[in-house]
Amino acid sequence: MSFDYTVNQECPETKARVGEFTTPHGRIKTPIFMPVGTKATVKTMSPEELKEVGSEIILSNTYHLYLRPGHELIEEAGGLHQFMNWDRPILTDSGGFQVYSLSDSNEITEEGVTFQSHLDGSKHFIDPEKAIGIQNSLGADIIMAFDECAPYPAEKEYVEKAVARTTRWLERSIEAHARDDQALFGIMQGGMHRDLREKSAEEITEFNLPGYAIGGLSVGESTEKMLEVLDYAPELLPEDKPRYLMGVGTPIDLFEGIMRGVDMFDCVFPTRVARNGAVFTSGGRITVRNATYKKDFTPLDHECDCYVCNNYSRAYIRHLIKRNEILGLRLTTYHNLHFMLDIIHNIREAIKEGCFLEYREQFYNQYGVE
Ligand SMILES: CNc1nc2cc3c(cc2[nH]1)N=C(N)NC3
Repeated sequence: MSFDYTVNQECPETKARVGEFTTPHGRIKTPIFMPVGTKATVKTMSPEELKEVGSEIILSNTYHLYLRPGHELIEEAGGLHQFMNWDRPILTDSGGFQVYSLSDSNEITEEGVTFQSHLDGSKHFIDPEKAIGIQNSLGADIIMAFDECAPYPAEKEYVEKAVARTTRWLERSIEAHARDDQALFGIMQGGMHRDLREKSAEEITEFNLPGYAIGGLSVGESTEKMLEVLDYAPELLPEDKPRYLMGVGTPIDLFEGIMRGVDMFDCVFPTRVARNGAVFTSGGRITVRNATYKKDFTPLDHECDCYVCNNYSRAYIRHLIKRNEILGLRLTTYHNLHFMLDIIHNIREAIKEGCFLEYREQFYNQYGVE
């Protein structure tokens, strides 16, 4: 099936653009933020609530689902959409990054990666063929090539070798990809080195894939370093394909990535901090568990019209979070996801109306960004 990404409008002053593409489970408008549903659930949210907050596509993880409950079980259930009752698009990550960042010990060879499960220490082996095979079983609409993501910091020589292996593993991923109803994205590596990013982009775009990701960022580097790479990396990828920045980010990262030409984002940050009582508001981030909010009977965000801000107070949500009540985690997660997806919606409209920079300035002034 044709993925047919189209750029519908560009922003005259920045590299921001709006576009859309088709998947078997629906059309996706870009720029887009993907809530993370690592283990076939966006923690504390039902599919209906995900739709209420505006989620159009969610991310899930090959590494986790392979370990538990197993991709064979999910395939038997009719695939990941059926298993988790989500009928909109899904993107699955290939497990490359998770193996390195989660497993207790791993050995990387040209063949693939041997690792010990972080759950029970059992030994496993994953390679491009297996990573693609698992994603074919899960049935996501967008799947990721199996890459080698260099840690940060790393010697330039190590990063260079990882770039070369990522290209060789991309070739194997393409060879192994057996379903034409799933779009396979390539992943650019290269760490913080412009010459290696250029080399990686040149090599992976040879394969003319439906989309490409920028990998190897948000791996411990400073935001400043990440933005230095984003000042040039997105435009090393084809302008007529979606550009996906993996693992990013905060509300501010969305603005900074989009103005540098990024179209797709995923990040656990908004939902993870929510479970710890940190919520995004138009006036900046607040930690609602703080005593400040003990008798604050106003909504989380005075400018938000979400279900949570229309029905609950900061005092009540603080009480729930302090008591570690499940409803507290649900209300903060619901609001943070609504906040992220509302920004993305407003950015898309601002780009279409040619006022992206004005919207960015207005948001930053209110959010308290210097
Ligand atoms: C949270 N930061 C983050 N950086 C990433 C980088 C990558 C990734 C996932 C990430 N998440 N998945 C890959 N398959 N490769 C690169």
